[in-house]
Amino acid sequence: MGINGYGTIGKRVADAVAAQPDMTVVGVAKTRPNYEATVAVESGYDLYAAIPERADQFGEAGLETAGTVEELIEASDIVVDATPSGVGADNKSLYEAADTPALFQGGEDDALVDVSFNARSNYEAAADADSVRVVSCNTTGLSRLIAPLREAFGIERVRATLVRRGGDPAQSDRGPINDILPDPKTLPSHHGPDVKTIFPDLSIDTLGLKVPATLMHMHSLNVTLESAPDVETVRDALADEDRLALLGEDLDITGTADVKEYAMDMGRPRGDFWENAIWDESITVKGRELYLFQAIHQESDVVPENIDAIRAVLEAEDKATSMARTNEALGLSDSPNPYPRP
Ligand SMILES: NC(=O)C1=CN([C@@H]2O[C@H](COP(=O)(O)OP(=O)(O)OC[C@H]3O[C@@H](n4cnc5c(N)ncnc54)[C@H](O)[C@@H]3O)[C@@H](O)[C@H]2O)C=CC1
Ligand SMILES: O=C(OP(=O)(O)O)[C@H](O)COP(=O)(O)O
Repeated sequence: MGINGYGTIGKRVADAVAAQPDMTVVGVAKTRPNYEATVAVESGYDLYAAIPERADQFGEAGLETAGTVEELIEASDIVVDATPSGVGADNKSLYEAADTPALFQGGEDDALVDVSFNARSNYEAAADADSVRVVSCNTTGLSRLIAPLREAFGIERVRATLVRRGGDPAQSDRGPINDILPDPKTLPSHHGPDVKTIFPDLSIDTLGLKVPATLMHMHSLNVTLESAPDVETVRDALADEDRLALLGEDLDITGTADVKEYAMDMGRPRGDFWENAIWDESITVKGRELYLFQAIHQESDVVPENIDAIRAVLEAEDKATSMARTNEALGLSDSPNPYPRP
């Protein structure tokens, strides 16, 4: 696999690919030398110059390159494009010229690709596609929850309020610093239509806000189900999902900072929390109305999805095998899910 764009998502995907028993990293493409490029080389990844005119900068910084991004694309069975929103669209012609399938990220438009992807929800749709978009962190979190609820109980309507982190921890140019923004001010936020790229016939309304936080997003959800299960039945259905972590009362996790601390205490790389973090105590059912809170670690929840998308496109494994292999290689299946499984 080649990785073009080695920032927040790209470096995590590279490490996740390297951890898989059936994948290798051909190399990573960067625009310029910096600490991430230095660590990439120290991690054993071949470095490719994303912008040929700037290739000399790497040598001047004492970093050896293995070639240009075109050579990386040629040498790869598939490329993961993890460049900033909109840059992926500019790069698409590079992948097409080399006849190399490409995965794009949630910052790109659905119209750019053959398929928008969430492993739990539509794995098979990506088979043999030339271009696939792994949907955004928030859309991934919503889709993972919606898929099992739809299967088990049917869904009449989803209403979700997304309290979004202002920026990632290293994004010191982002905000707000001291404000709460309706963002966007209009309804629906882009997340609802984005979820419908995965579930076209789903009825969903989403509202978005931005707050002065960097650690995680928080979703407040109300799902009107088609049936009226008791709360234990809903909890069992969610607890069966490896990428949904039910945070039990005994863990005493008060907020997103505790979730991140928990991930670090578990020894997760970069303190990543790949699963949806659902507060077990928040799961409430009144008739057909389900309510819950879930936090989404924006920097990492799409990482296992990228790994599964690679296997889905290359038709390397079926969905269950791929998801289980990804989970095991990352250590995701070892995560304590405190709710006792039946
Ligand atoms: N950070 C997040 O919370 C999430 C981001 N995404 C999506 O993932 C994509 C990447 O986002 P991040 O990793 O956060 O961005 P980032 O800014 O952390 O990383 C992007 C990297 O690509 C590099 N780059 C810029 N132009 C390039 C080019 N022409 N060729 C190669 N590399 C280039 C940048 O220098 C940077 O290293 C976006 O589509 C974003 O919407 C999806 C889920 C969550
Ligand atoms: O896709 C994301 O969030 P979003 O779904 O709220 O737009 C990622 O967290 C990136 O968000 P950003 O576009 O605010 O950098």
